[in-house]
Amino acid sequence: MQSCAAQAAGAGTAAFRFAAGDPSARTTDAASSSYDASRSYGNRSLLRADPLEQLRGRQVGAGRVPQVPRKACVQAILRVDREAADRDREDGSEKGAQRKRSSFSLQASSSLAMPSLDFPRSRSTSPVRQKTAQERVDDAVRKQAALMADIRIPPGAEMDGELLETAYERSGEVCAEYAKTFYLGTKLMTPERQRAIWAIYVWCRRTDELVDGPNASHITPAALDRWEQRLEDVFAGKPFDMLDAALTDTVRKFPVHIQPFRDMIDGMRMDLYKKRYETFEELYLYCYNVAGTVGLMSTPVMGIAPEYAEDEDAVREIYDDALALGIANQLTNILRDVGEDARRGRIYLPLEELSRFGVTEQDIFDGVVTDRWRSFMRWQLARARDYFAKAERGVMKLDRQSRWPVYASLVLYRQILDSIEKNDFDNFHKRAYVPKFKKLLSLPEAFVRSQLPHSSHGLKVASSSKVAE
Ligand SMILES: CC(C)=CCC/C(C)=C/CC/C(C)=C/CC/C(C)=C/COP(=O)(O)OP(=O)(O)O
Repeated sequence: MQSCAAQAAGAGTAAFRFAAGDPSARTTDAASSSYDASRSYGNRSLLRADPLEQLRGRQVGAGRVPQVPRKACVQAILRVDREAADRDREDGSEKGAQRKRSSFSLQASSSLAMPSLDFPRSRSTSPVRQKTAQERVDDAVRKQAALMADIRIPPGAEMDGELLETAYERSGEVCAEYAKTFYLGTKLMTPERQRAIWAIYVWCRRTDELVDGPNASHITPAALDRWEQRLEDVFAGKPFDMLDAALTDTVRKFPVHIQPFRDMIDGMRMDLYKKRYETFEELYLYCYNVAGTVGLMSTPVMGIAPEYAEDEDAVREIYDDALALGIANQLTNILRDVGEDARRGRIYLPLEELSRFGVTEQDIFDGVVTDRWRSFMRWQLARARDYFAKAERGVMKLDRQSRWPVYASLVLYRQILDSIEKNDFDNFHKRAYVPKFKKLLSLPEAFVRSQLPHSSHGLKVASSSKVAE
């Protein structure tokens, strides 16, 4: 899965005050002074958090919409408050470490014994047994699936239409700038859905930037707690800034549950501490937190085909499939980026599985493609494809209008696996990618297949790969 933000610290603050309706904060300086600061990070990773500003309690009102300089806005938002981070550290909190990314990653196992959660959870004080990974994931799926049947009573007052328009427009710009292919996919959706997906994407991107952006090393569990409080405010109808306002509007219009959002923040907590994954169960939980959650967040927006929507079990199954797509995407992302991650001292492959194939951590750092590595990779690719196959079945149960964009994104991301194979499994030095012409060619094919009746699709899926045992 495998991003809006003000470019400099000052610009971030200005953008926030701006969004909160403070015209004095309107300054083109915000955009220009921030420019240099952003350069060192290139064009991406510009999101900043301002948890302190958030705690000061400013929130978007329904007032006039200030004319925010587009550039400042596209880059707007999260500024990590160094003071706050320093204070947290003085309080004894640990400093965050760079993580593997992902803007926003099943069944791999029905027997998911709980990986002991070896990252501190700053919120939880409960002495009761920790839930297993599967229980945690099931819990979120159940909550989200149950919401489909709910009639939601929108919290808070109606939002100002002009402000909302601007907020969605900004969300689309962020999406277009940070996730071009994904943005293209959203262009295939109905306008309402498209805007909602942008709003969700932007929240995910900002969340991810907290631990993967330029200020990542200053992020502490306390900062993530503040971000989570802000999330609660979004769902309570009290957005803090423009982009939050778009999300507040989205979660009023679509039956989206807060749990997957909370879980994604948990994934960021995990990433602050974890550099190795002992078992697939541990990795699965991580993939759920950072990408499977996106499947749960987006499905209520995509909509479920009417013939399944009333059937509780079918809805539940569709959510499992949505989750599978997130997991498949994240696994693909991990397999593609093995070399890049290793250069940052990170390994997102289960150590237990590596050792089963006779591959050591050092082999990964050395980046030598051996037969053992090829066998290991073949096995990993098969598992990722199994997740894609499960997701494929779910796509066909979505609302007809949503099938094409989702299916197209599935097909495009899955092709990365083929590319890894074509590179003879050298994911240490070669980055697997799908050439543009191939991406374009996939779109009409995805359209045709996404419109086929469900049963004919199932036949094709049944012949897909099987995880090697
Ligand atoms: C299948 C059914 C029933 C519903 C669909 C539900 C959906 C839309 C699921 C998609 C989940 C998703 C998009 C997860 C994101 C996972 C991921 C690894 C994204 C990669 O993001 P980037 O890191 O920006 O990607 P690149 O590094 O490849 O640019």
